[in-house]
Amino acid sequence: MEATKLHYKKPSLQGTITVPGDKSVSHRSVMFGAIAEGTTTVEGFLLGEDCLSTIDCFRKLGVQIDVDGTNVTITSDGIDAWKEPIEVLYTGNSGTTTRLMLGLLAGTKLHTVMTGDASIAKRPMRRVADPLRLMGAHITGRENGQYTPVAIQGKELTAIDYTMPVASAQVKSAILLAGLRAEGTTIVRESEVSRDHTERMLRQFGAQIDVEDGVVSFAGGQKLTATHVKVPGDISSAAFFLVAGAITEGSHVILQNVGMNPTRDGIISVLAEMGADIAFQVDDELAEPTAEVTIKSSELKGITIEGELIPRLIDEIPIIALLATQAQGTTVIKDAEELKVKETDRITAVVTELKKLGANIEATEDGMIIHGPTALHGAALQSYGDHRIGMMAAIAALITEGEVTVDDVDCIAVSYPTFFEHVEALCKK
Ligand SMILES: O=C(O)C1=C[C@@H](OP(=O)(O)O)[C@@H](O)[C@H](O)C1
Ligand SMILES: C=C(OP(=O)(O)O)C(=O)O
Repeated sequence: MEATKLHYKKPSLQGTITVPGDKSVSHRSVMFGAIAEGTTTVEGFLLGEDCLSTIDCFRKLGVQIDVDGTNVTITSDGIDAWKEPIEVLYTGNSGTTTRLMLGLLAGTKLHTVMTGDASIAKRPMRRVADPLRLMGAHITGRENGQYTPVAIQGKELTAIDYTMPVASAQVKSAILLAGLRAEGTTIVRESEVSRDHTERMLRQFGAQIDVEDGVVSFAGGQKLTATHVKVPGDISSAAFFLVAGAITEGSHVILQNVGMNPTRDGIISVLAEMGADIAFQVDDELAEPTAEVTIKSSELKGITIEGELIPRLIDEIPIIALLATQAQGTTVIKDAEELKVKETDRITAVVTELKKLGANIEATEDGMIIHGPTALHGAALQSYGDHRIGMMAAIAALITEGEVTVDDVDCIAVSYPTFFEHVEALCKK
């Protein structure tokens, strides 16, 4: 693949963009629509490759899914009507699809096999397979179910009371989705709260689920009722332009329809604490809150990012690292070892690539330390096939003196297919 040249000559960003649909909510809308009997309609669906993988898997299970722009209709006769697929379910680059489907398929009557791309083949699945096995699931895969391809023979399941060893919404959601089919009440205990889209959407589809002090309780055997889902814009996508607006001189950017779920809004807290000029008003009326967010460039200062904040911004750490290179003083990111098991090892990838641009950054066991501000220069960067590293590289190119090249930017379509259109729209004004 030929590297893409990015030479923006330090623009100031001006204008308004509407952030595309949230990836986590889009995946779940298809899954819940496939479980519920009847027709579920989804508005604002993300047409990213990961969500298209989810649609493809459910079509192979015999669920009817129609896509008309960002409107998606899912028509299902319920989970018991899913068909045993003759083909392997291909989950592409999507950890969310693979892990949540493990939970869903564990309690069906079906035999299924799932596999994904080279990155998925390296991502740990035992974190999901182990609790599911405690519920009675039959899952096999490479290294005792740790790696894809995985095979699932559906079984009758029993509820468990599970204390989460890592803060992971994928693990929590897989257990809850299996819990839907299990005998008894499933309990998941979190010491740090991870994104709660599954809990919110279960309620939206008419289920009863209790959440108190990090303990989620969910009685099995509940029926879901088909409904209409309005997908908020993805704050993880918005984050790239929030940071771009904050670090490019003279910028004034408005982002519409930004999802502001309190379990996802860590980037807003970080920008505010660093001294960014940011303003918004949250609309709380819907299942998922949203806001129009305005950001202007300003002086920034280094901070420490750790603890319960980490799950609220886990996917934003690559772009936060770039932000920190432009802040006065030291930024320390701790408690983020989960970054090592994302699409690539994001601690190594971020530190290696930002160093090539001249950043003063070092890796630690559970994060990174960045000293700023540093003027960045051009370099030949790698995305490692990881959409978030690719977008971090492209936003960095907005402030570098000299050209940045990136080996593979096509991977950005995993979560943000219109990313470069939005870069251009904001640079043009
Ligand atoms: O549940 C979800 O939709 C997601 C949960 C997070 O992963 P973990 O559960 O592994 O933390 C996040 O990084 C991923 O992009 C999406
Ligand atoms: C980690 C991510 O997604 P997934 O786990 O679904 O591949 C991401 O989008 O940054």
